[in-house]
Amino acid sequence: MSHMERMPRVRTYLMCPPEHFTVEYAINPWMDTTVPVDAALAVKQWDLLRTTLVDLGHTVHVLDPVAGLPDMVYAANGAFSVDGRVYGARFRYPQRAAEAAAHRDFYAAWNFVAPEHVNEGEGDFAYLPGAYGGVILAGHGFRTEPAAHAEAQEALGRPVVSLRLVDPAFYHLDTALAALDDHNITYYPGAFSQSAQRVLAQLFPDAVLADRADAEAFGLNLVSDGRNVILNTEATAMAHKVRAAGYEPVHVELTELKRGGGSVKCAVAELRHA
Ligand SMILES: CN(C)C(=N)NCCC[C@H](N)C(=O)O
Repeated sequence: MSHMERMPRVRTYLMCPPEHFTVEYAINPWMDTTVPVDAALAVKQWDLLRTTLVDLGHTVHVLDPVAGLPDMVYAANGAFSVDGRVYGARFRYPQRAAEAAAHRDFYAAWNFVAPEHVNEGEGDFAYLPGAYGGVILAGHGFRTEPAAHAEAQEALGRPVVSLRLVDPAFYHLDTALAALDDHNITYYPGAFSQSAQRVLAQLFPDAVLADRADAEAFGLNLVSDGRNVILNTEATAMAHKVRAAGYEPVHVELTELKRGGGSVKCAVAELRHA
């Protein structure tokens, strides 16, 4: 299959090192408190992800980790920004609640909207600037409340397409769907309700479809700059799929972060300035 050359767009990201990473509570089906985490390996793998993004030409800001907040490494969950406006997070579980304030402080110079409704930032929101004039895809069912979708639309002034997640293994939108570039997505249909599947098929007829094995390998929990698709080393089949669609897969090993129920995308928030 031949494709026009995919052009990367330079991005700005926010990450938080897993200096205090542990699995000491279980709030998703991937977390097993009986299996110890290798914290030093987690930091090493995280840093390789950071340098991979920098080496591709992107800017990565680093948020100071806070002791006692072991999930803070999943920086994507702390807020959602579009064109200089930020919709803050409000976490579902008390164990993560204090992360929201650390993110809010980071966005002091931005136009920040504090949320009333539970939502977990880019865990459940994705933005496609080139589709339908700029559209937000939003997940609900496990973490983010549907009311937060309407709140995000008011805060960010972009249409929000609400999608119901139905499989607890894929509890955030970003475990089951990712933007590959400004226009197109990849997703695992089985993670969504029948109606949400119809909506996605209607809006994105050229989407790259993934299967359950891809999603279980966290292959959809990827970060793409429009050309380079960064995904974890376990996601080999997904790498073939994105390559066949004309993108360049870039693998990073993130075995430790999977123990907390996340991978590449969870660890990287995109900062979308105006
Ligand atoms: C891809 N995913 C799911 C994320 N965006 N975030 C990971 C959050 C993991 C954390 N232990 C939790 O359960 O909240």
